[in-house]
Amino acid sequence: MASAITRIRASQLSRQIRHFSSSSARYAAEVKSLGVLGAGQMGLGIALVAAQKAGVPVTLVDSSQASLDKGIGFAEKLLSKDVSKQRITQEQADQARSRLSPTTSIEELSKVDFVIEAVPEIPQLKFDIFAKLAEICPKHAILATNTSSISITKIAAATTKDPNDTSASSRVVSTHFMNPVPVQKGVEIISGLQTSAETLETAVAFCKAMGKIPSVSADSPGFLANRILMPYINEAVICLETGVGDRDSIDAIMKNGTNVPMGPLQLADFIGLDTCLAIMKVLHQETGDSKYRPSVLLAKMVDAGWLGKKSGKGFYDY
Ligand SMILES: NC(=O)c1ccc[n+]([C@@H]2O[C@H](COP(=O)([O-])OP(=O)(O)OC[C@H]3O[C@@H](n4cnc5c(N)ncnc54)[C@H](O)[C@@H]3O)[C@@H](O)[C@H]2O)c1
Repeated sequence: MASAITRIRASQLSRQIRHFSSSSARYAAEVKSLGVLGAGQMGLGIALVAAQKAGVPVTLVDSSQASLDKGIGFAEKLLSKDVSKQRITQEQADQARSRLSPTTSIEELSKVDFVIEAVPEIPQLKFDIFAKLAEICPKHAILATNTSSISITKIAAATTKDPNDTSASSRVVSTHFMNPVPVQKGVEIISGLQTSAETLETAVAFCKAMGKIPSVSADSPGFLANRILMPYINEAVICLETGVGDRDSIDAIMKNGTNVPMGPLQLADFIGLDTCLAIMKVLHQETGDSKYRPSVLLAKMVDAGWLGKKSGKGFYDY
C-alpha cells in the first residue's frame, strides 16, 4: 500500500516538474534573499553558489563562530581560485563575497524569502530548528532542509503543534544538494505529505537559478540518490567481505566498466563509512526489507573507527 502511494505521488511529481519550466522564472524571481543555517561542508557550498549564480544576498547562520570563520575563509579561497583560473573576474568575486553575511544569530532569518537548513544529521536538532524557523521567518518563506535521510514529512510536522494547521508545514521541502556543492549539478527536491505545489515549484525554480539540475522525488527512505547509491556501495563491501573480489578488482571493474570517476569502495571512503552505514540502517529499518541489510564488514569498520578519508583510514590509507 505504502509503495503504491509512493508510486502515485512520484508520477504526480514528475507531471508537476514538466509543468514547472513555464512558471519557474516567476517563482525564482520571488526569492530575493536566502538564509542558510549551518556553515559546514554543505551549507557553505550552498551559500556560495547562491551568492554567485542566483545573485541573492545570503545570511549565513552557524551556532559556532569558528565554523563561520572557517567557512568564509574557504569561500574566499574558492573565489580567488576562480579568479586565478579566469573563470570569473575579480569584480564578480568581490560581488559574490559581499553578498555573504555571516552571523551566529538565527533571528537574522526573520526577513529572508527562502531558508536552507544544513546542520548535522540529528533528527531532534532538525525538528527543533524547524519549529524555530516557523516562528521567526516571514509567513511566506520557504523552509528547506538538506537532510540526507530524515523524513521530510516528519520535519514538516515539527513546525506546528496542530497537524491540521499546514500554514508552516506546507512551506517545508527538501533541497538535497550533492557534495561538493560548487561542482555537482544534481539536486533532489523532495516533498513531504504537507508540501504545497507552490513550495515545490519555488524550490525547483530557485535551484535552477543556482545553476543546478533538479530531480523531483517522493518522501521515501533514501529518496532517490541514496536509495540507488547506498545499496550499490553496500553490495561492493559484501563482495569484498565474502571474497568475490579484492578491493582493487572491485573498484577497477566499476571504474573502467561503467565510466565512473572512482570505484564504490573509494567512493565510500570519500563519503564516510559512518554516513554510508547510517543511511543503510535507515533504508533497512524504515522499509523492513532485508535486501537493505548493512554489510557486516561495513559495520565493523565503523566500530574500528576506520571511517574513510576523514579519519585517515578506510578501504584505503590516506
Ligand atoms: N557531507 C555530505 O556529503 C552531505 C551530502 C548531502 C547532504 N548532507 C546533509 O547536509 C547536512 C549538513 O552536513 P555537513 O556535511 O555540511 O555537516 P557539517 O558537520 O560539515 O556542518 C554542520 C554545521 O552546522 C553547524 N551547527 C550545528 N548545530 C547548529 C545549530 N543549532 N544552529 C546553527 N548551526 C549549527 C555546525 O557548527 C557546522 O558548522 C546534513 O543533514 C547532512 O546529512 C551531507
